[in-house]
Amino acid sequence: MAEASRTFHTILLPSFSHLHKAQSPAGFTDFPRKRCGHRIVVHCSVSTTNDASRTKTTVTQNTIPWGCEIDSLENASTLQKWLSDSGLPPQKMAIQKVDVGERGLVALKNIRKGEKLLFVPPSLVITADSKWSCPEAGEVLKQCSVPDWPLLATYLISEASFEKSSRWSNYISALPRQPYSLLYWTRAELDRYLEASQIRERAIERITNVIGTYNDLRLRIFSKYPDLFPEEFDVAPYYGSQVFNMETFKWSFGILFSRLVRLPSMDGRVALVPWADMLNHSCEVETFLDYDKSSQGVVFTTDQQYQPGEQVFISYGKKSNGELLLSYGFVPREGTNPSDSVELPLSLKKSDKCYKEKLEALRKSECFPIQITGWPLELMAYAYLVVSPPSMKGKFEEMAAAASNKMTSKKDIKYPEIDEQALQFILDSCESSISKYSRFLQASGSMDLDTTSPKQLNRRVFLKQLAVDLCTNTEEKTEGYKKWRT
Ligand SMILES: C[S@@+](CC[C@H](N)C(=O)[O-])C[C@H]1O[C@@H](n2cnc3c(N)ncnc32)[C@H](O)[C@@H]1O
Repeated sequence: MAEASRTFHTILLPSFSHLHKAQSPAGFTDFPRKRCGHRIVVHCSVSTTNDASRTKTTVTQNTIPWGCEIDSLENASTLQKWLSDSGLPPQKMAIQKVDVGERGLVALKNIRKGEKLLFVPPSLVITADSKWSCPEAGEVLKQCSVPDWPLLATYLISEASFEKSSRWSNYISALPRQPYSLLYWTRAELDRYLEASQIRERAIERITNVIGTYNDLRLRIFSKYPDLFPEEFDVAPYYGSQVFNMETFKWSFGILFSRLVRLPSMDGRVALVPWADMLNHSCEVETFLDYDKSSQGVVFTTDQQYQPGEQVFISYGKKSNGELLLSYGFVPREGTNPSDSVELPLSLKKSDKCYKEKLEALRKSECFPIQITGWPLELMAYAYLVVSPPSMKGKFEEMAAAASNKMTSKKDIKYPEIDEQALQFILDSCESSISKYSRFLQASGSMDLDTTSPKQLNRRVFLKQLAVDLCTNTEEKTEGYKKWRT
């Protein structure tokens, strides 16, 4: 079945699956899809040393032994001190608890519009070329041509396992122990809370990719070099607790999805930028992080002024609410995201007498599945194709080409004789899409909790509220679109 949906383009963070496919050597692409969405609960043992006698307390947990609670300022001042001792110039901002995003950077002084801030030097930036505390482990990964994302995910875990002897220990200690990420949602939670949203499938695909990547690494590399990539710690104080396993990979990918930036002026390199990654997203600003060749540091230029005590924001890119939820685990407040968009699934009807011919026309235009980025020409063209009768066979290819944005000339194709049916088809698609959201929202009852302070809510209520926020926005957008067409 051909499906048309709006495409989302990530600016700061490339889609992992896309990047993985684009860069990975043979052997890194075949993800075992059957394990999709399966939550792996790790049983790990934590030992407590007690004078001469060592007692081993076995606890069941699925958290990792490093990082901190995201809603606390634990380790933040140590991080700030270490950064300034390591070359970060004096800053006009400090890490504080904030209303939006738990911890964030807050202005200490007046900040002008158009001012350059941060200046994080390259020596404090983590890239695929950063030095490993265990150089042999880095060598093995490079020899196996592991792409940047899995390499950085492994690097983070490796450095975390070196604790204080890693140069990044103060940074890692200030990272959230459990980043807000859909990677932490179970399959049952995704099915239940994102039932109405297209994001559910993308989340499942992302989880599958992460699991597949970890399994590939384990099979091809970790199992062959167990001394370099141990599954468990064998030293105090973490005897038996996890090092290179699924749970720690979920953590490191969660960190990458929510903190990795692409630096356009460094040839698009992906990097973790300590300090800069304490900045939260606002839909009201457009400024983003980049490497500044003149000051030789990572900076951003403010596009509004700030007074002391105000939180300073950057933009994570023009992303829909669904995309923000997918990568960063939050949904902006209702109506505040001008870049929000809705996926409208459209499909050919199998009962259509010309189903095969229309499908063939779509294939010829290489738009299978179709991704509509332009609007509304492509959508209208697709609708024309769906509703066109057998007598219009000769036009199928033209319609398919227009639907796939492959037309050489940008002329607005028009078929007045089927205009009404095409519009009705679009409206019906909107109705059916809205009904899914409405059903979910009705079943969820009215909720109006503040998801910007997740720790105050319990997990079930928090996930449900995120889903309600996402669906409310989506329902309103689709409804708005429908009204616009009528
Ligand atoms: C790059 S980090 C920013 C620093 C983060 N607040 C921290 O304490 O580590 C991205 C994460 O911050 C949070 N965040 C960023 N912008 C937000 C916003 N507008 N609303 C709610 N949470 C936000 C999300 O948890 C996201 O995954």
